Amino acid sequence: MNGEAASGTMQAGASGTPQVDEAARPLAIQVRNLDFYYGKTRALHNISLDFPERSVTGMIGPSGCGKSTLLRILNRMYDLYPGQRATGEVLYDGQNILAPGVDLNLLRSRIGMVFQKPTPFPMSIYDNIAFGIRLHERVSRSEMDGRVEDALRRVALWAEVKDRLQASATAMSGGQQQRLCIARTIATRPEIILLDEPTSALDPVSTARIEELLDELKGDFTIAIVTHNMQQAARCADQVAFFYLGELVEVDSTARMFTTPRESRTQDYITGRFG
Ligand SMILES: Nc1ncnc2c1ncn2[C@@H]1O[C@H](COP(=O)(O)OP(=O)(O)OP(=O)(O)O)[C@@H](O)[C@H]1O
Repeated sequence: MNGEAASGTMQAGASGTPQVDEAARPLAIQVRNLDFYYGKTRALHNISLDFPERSVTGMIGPSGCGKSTLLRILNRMYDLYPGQRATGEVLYDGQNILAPGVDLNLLRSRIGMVFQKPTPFPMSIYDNIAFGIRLHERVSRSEMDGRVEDALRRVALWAEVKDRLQASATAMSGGQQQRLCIARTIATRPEIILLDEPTSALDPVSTARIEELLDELKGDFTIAIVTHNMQQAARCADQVAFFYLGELVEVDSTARMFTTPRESRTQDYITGRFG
């Protein structure tokens, strides 16, 4: 977006497979010297973190370390709660989104969010997708049909639901509901998708489908995912950030993070010594 880095370069990984060098990608979001407070309690301490474009950033760390807090800052979700406050900068599209005067509806249509528990609206499958599009755009019925189909195809749900688009979304399985929530998010064509433990309520088969989906979606979207599951971070993420007690301990490519972390706290966490 801001073109700070040159476009992605390819280099050979340890296995000889070409890997994209995350450090060389343009940046979708830059977090700079970010502090966050719940009332008087400081939950994040001086976080600086880059989110490279069209790649997956995994955020890991023990419970309460601030992963979800950071995710909720990235689309100003915390603004919905009085007493919560962020200082520092989150640069997106050349703008500090923490500054006053930011159009939050627009921001949240550019930076979408998927939660831990699937949260379909109590309406039809079709309307779940159409709802967000109608909020931001005027589209004809036939265009809407196409957008709904497109979103459902992207999450590999189309074949399963095309004959029951008017059925209630709440009657779908948990895994289907979560894919619907991802479809709903991408239907408004955001640039960034934030996912807060999106598979923790799902069975292994549904989890695998979501992980495959993320791999496909990162061709078009920048993805940030909070996960407790180290294998998931290793499978899905291009870079991984490890948080501890509200601090960012280290961030690195996934391969380096899981083989040669620089910090002993990271090593202890990923080898299961705590957390
Ligand atoms: N609404 C809130 N009010 C006050 N403190 C909060 C609130 N939400 C979170 N916190 C505190 O902020 C810190 C970070 O919480 P956060 O939920 O971001 O952690 P997390 O790493 O996502 O944890 P988990 O993995 O358990 O979801 C914790 O100390 C938590 O107790």
